[in-house]
Amino acid sequence: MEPVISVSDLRKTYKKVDAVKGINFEVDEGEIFGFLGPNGAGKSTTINMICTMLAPSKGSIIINGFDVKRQKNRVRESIGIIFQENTLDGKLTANENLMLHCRFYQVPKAKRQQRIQEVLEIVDLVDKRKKRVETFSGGMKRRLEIARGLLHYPKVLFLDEPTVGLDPQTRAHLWEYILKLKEKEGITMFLTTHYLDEAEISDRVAIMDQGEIIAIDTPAALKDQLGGDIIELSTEDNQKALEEIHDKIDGAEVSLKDDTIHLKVSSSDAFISSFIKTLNIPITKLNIRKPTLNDVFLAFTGRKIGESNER
Ligand SMILES: Nc1ncnc2c1ncn2[C@@H]1O[C@H](COP(=O)(O)OP(=O)(O)OP(=O)(O)O)[C@@H](O)[C@H]1O
Repeated sequence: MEPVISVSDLRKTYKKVDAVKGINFEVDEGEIFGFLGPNGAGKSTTINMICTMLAPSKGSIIINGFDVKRQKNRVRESIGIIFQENTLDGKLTANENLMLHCRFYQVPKAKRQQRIQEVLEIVDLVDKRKKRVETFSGGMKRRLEIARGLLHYPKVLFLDEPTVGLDPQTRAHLWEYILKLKEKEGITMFLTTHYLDEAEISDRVAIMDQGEIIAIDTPAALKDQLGGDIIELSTEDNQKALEEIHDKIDGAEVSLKDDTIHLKVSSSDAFISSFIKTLNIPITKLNIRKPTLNDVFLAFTGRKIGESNER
């Protein structure tokens, strides 16, 4: 099967900045593809090039078989984009907003009402069809934007921080809709988010840093690469504890971040009892867990997500 998105040797150089340094990746049909990276990594530049909004300095991008450089309009017709900012017209009703978009994308007149009904059903807003958008909650607006992004039957939907600014419950609901979309319509989704627990929903994740893709795999495989367990502890004197760990304890990767010592070990079962006996500084907090995508991100980029990478 041909990939839905195929990016080869893609580069973008702004005057002095190599924002994207020759990246290669493919996205398969029906995949949820998570695109992560610290601030300034080059994500927006990459997405803007894929969505035809920015010309690459070099390289090629093929979407749904169309070349982004030579077939801009065909590419645009086959993708949907949900931006971070609300771009709905509050004075218009949900139906009117969607109708505008139908006209813009030349959805055939005879099909418009039926298609609007279909997309409103997907996001559970059928009964709000005639209500003005300015009366909607943040979550409803985001759902309506997703509905609008779907109107012209796009094969790929770009979701840029789709849940930013929403409360946890609304965020959870929105993910249900996104998963429903994947199942019912088989749409490929290209997703950016700063919430790494949400990125777990992705079939595959790419991590970008300093203009390069530094990791790309399923969330499970990326976490497996880290292996073992993570022990987090605080002590009465973390600096002293760190020195003791360095002097006396083998078989752990150690780091200190935000008043917590992190130990990466191959198996906490074998490690923990001798560790506690060996350490002379009293422990005030202890937690043992499996790696998460946050740990993957930290291991690959050296930063927590949201921390800057500006040069
Ligand atoms: N129009 C521009 N002119 C010059 N430099 C730019 C321009 N746009 C982005 N850059 C630089 O290119 C690099 C990549 O920026 P980009 O916005 O793609 O990163 P990002 O990963 O999307 O970051 P964020 O998560 O903060 O949105 C940064 O160093 C940025 O300062």
